[in-house]
Amino acid sequence: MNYIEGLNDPQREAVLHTNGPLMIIAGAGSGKTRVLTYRTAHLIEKGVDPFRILLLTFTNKAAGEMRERIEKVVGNEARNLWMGTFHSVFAKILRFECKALGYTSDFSIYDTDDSKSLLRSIIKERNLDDKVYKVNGVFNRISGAKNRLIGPDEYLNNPIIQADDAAAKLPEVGRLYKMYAERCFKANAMDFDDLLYQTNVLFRDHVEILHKYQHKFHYVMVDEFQDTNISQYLITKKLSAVHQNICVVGDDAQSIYAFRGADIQNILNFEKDYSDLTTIKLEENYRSTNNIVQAANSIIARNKGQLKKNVFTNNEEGALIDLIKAASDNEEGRLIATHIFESKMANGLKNNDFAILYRTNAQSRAFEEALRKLNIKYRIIGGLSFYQRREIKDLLAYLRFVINQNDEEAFKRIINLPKRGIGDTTVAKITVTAAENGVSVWDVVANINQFGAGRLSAGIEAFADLIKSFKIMVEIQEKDAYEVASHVAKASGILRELYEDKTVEGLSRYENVQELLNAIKEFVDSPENEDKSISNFLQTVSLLTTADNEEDEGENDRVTLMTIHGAKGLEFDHVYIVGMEEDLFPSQMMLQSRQDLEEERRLFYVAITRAEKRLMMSFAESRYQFGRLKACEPSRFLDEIDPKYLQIARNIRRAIEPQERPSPAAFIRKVANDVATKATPAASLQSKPKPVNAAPSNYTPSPDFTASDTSFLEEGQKVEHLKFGFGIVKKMDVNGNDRKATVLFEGGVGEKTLLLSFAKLRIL
Ligand SMILES: Nc1ncnc2c1ncn2[C@@H]1O[C@H](COP(=O)(O)OP(=O)(O)OP(=O)(O)O)[C@@H](O)[C@H]1O
Ligand SMILES: [Mg+2]
Repeated sequence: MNYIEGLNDPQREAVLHTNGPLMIIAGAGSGKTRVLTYRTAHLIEKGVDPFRILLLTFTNKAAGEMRERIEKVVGNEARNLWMGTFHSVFAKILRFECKALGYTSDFSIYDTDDSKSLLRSIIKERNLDDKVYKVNGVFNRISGAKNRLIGPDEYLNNPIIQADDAAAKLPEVGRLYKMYAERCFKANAMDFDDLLYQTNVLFRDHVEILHKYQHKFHYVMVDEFQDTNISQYLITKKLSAVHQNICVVGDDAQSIYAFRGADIQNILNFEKDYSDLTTIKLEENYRSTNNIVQAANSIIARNKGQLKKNVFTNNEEGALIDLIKAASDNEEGRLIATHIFESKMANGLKNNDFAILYRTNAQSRAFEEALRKLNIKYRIIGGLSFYQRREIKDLLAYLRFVINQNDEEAFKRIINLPKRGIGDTTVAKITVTAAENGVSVWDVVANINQFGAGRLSAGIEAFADLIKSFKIMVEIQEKDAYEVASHVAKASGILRELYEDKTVEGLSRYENVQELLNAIKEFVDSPENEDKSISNFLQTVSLLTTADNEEDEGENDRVTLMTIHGAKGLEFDHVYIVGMEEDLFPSQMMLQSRQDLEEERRLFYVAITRAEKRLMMSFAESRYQFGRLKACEPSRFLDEIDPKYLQIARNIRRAIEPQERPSPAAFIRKVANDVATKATPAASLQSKPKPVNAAPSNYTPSPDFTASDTSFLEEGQKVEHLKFGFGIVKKMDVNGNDRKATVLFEGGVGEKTLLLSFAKLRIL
């Protein structure tokens, strides 16, 4: 494949410029990521050993996609590249090197929940008022300090920080930070921020280790450079200090993580830090239509502090941006889902061509419901992911504790799970005893009698024996991740407890644990994972970024739902930016200062520039927020788009039920009529959907209604549905995981086709 031909002049220059520092700061869609991909392929083609190339990306998924493209050019060698997010790459390096810092290589990685739970205990132990010392606030202060590379001692000794904490009436934060750091260390655990902080400490205090990696990596590349924080910047700077072959690409107009410590100064520092820097500009946008590019330019021009750049495209003019108004958040969901349905029908599009982008995860619900009603498949990226569910975290905590018995947060999660009569007081006693004696919780648990807790010992001894037996599997028998996990799930009693819980939630939790075991099996079976141990699996899981979280349910043609933050770097043919309302977007939290508002505007710029062909924006006149119905005002950002790029959406018909759908031909005629009589958006609100889903009047749900397992549902089976009442299965349609039942319901309801993964049916 001749990759050089698919590049314009400045892109080619960037790919061929392999030696010396290089910076590309260019607008969205101008091929920055493409340049990094081909530059890497080019280096390998030129004979550079892929083990010597380090490529840092925004998500692990982005790294995976780039790796696939590189593989098309250079073949299997692409597997040997060091690629991934900062967190995942440096977690890997820390596994090798952390002995120098006093950790052992099976350290745990605390997620945000673990960190906050630990902080909560410490705040309590110090008898501080948790209404003043709110966990989130304390956590953010500590995280901010770590990202600025300020350790606990320095924090306590820095008069400016101390004055700042005193002014915030939180003078104890420094001491909390110190205790928190000590407890993490004792638990042989690092939190997310530590993965970068400790890497910096490692490279600062252990020159021989730094040298090793400086000589290892001949080439260092960073995508989305505008969103690196100082801690990440220093790591890359140190690593490339010997060879000076560092290439960074980014767009200051897309810097959207300042709230997490990302620093746009890094771009300016870069020019200062590398005197022989080559800078390349990319100005042609290949992604979007001219209307979209111009609308995006008109928005970002309002920000004061931007580096000047000219973004243009040779792509077609394209459609105007549609603006859609809805009466409520639920109606917004219905209108968008219907719009997707109609676009698919009229233009023969796939679900994959569409993305719905929102400011906050909570907005997804209305869209999920509406898409389900129209039988449109979707995937949610981010949000409460699979790995954040309670039952999943429970089993993972067991596995973590088997690997690392110092892991206090894992311990707290599992000591009384399933219930073994060990209450909070006992747990507190164990942690306090451990702290007082300077030993780990495991030391106390494994020797409970020596610590004089005789009366407590029965349940605890059983727990200790259980963990010991798991340890033997891992350490002596060297079982793989799947063998260990499925044994732990059974022997711990987690599976049995969920199995015995016959509620709908219990059932789905049981299925989730099974699903986790499936995922572990897949991990073990994959030839890409040489290390099949449970600790390697745990590490992979703990490093999934929110933007990597995706529930893959087999079928791949799905509408994507995600936050704008997560969508950075991605592109879709049709994009809906929803919830364009004051206080939602821009977010109420980001209206404190001009810098904040400019960051929100950059986020808006990121959202617009994800669209290739069509862009739609919507807002609701009212929505539920914090349990109350609230009137909403359209976002100021809508006023900021030059009106010549906008059009008020054609009348979007009411959401129709699948069985009422017209034939494609009739539908296209209807759309043509609609466009001819282009209605104002307000008119689209006047036709309220008529309730076609009413239950028969003589039906009252059975008092003991619980949904059944429908995996063996057959034609002829009698069923009950909470809304439609009683019926009989007429037809089953099985298409992979997608199983549908056509049910004839009594009382004039008639036939309904139900997707079994959603429908809650009781088998009679
Ligand atoms: N020279 C080119 N010829 C054809 N297509 C191109 C060219 N350069 C880039 N593209 C295409 O344009 C789209 C945008 O490219 P890419 O994602 O690399 O841009 P980017 O600058 O990284 O965008 P973002 O700022 O959103 O991360 C991709 O679909 C890419 O394949
Ligand atoms: Mg990119």
